[in-house]
Amino acid sequence: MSIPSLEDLRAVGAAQQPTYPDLDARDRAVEKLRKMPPLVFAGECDALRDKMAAVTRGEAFLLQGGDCAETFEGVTAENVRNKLRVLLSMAVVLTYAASVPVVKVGRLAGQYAKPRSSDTETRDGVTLPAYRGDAVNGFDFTPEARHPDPQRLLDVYHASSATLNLARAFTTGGYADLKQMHAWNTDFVRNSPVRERYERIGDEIDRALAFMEAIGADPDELHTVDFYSSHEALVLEYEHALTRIDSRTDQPYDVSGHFVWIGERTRQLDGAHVELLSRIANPIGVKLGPTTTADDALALYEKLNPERIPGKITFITRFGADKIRDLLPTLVEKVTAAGAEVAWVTDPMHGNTFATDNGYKTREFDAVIDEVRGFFEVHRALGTWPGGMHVELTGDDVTECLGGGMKLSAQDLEHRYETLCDPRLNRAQSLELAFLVAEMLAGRS
Ligand SMILES: O=C[C@H](O)[C@H](O)COP(=O)(O)O
Ligand SMILES: C=C(OP(=O)(O)O)C(=O)O
Repeated sequence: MSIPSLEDLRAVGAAQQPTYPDLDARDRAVEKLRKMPPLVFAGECDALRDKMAAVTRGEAFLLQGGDCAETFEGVTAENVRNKLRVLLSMAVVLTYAASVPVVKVGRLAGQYAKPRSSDTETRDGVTLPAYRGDAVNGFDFTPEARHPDPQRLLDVYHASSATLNLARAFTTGGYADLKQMHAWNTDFVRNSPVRERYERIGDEIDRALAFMEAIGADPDELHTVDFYSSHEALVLEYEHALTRIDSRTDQPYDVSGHFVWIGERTRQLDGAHVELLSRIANPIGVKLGPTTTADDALALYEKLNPERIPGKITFITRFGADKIRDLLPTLVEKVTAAGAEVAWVTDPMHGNTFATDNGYKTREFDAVIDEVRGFFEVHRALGTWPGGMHVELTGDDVTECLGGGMKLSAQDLEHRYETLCDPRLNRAQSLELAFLVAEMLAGRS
């Protein structure tokens, strides 16, 4: 497989790209990026692809989550640790309560570019370019900040590198040890509705660990976890500069992250994103919204995985709670009947967004749960495997989504509304989601 040139890709046409005013500065940034070492290794991408093949076969469950939009300011040890601990906690709940291996993938170390509904934003009669993520421009509503700056692509590289370094240290250096499970959440479980359930699982795991220690069993899996990075492959300059030929296999890999996905707004079959990602060997996700037909999905599958490599393709459906039960069955039935083997994953966030009267973009926890429930119902009815969930969440106690055990109301949103784009589940809501999904996975609800 060869890598198309950036010029050829641009000629194909790419949606949702920044308009850089200074093309020389853009080209200089790309040239610098091309010289940077890989952020992830091709062999790690292969290992994740093998795990995704297990998800496809119904032998594992994918937990993919993290910020809607990472920020450069958010690259701190505390912030990365908080995101990891919520993902690790959720993974333990899912693994323990449903006895299913969980593949752990962060929306992290690269999730800096956002597709937007509109190119511009207007406030009090002033119109400026929309914020497209720290990879492109700044959030402040000033002409200077909103100016697309290609130097930011290099900043993305360094921020991702620092985040991955921390994630590797946390997940292999002792923090992810199962014996730490209580410690991950001591500060929050005390006043959270999920406290008791989490502590109970923690106690049961402690007893199981003590038993294993007594019989002399001490596998590495108890002390470290395999953790992978993912992001939307959106800005062509960045993803192309980090697409490299692997010396072992002679195949191109996008070494900006282990798993990259194509968004709902950039999945045009003849578009540049599909073209570039059709050349790489990484495991790939494609977001599928409610207008997706089975023919669309099959054409994407054929283009992105002509060799039918197991674990290569994940379809992430984001239909909305009110549509999933009507639209998902036909899609899954036809794709399955055509012999396309994919991992089916639900994104219960992006089809359930709305604005409150007091002006916050939000999501109802109940709608999120309802979409996941619909996803399980449809797959159970068809005999296919509900392979995982893709969720916008944070390890912090923010107030961005409504409801959940703490019953956040529209008035509560102003307390800690910190996302720069879409609303995320907070730590307690994320853990509640994990408990509910564990019950669905175990067939108890
Ligand atoms: O995260 C997804 C998209 O970037 C986001 O939903 C777009 O939001 P917008 O409709 O406010 O542009
Ligand atoms: C933009 C996103 O989702 P979608 O492409 O499904 O709208 C996202 O997950 O950040």
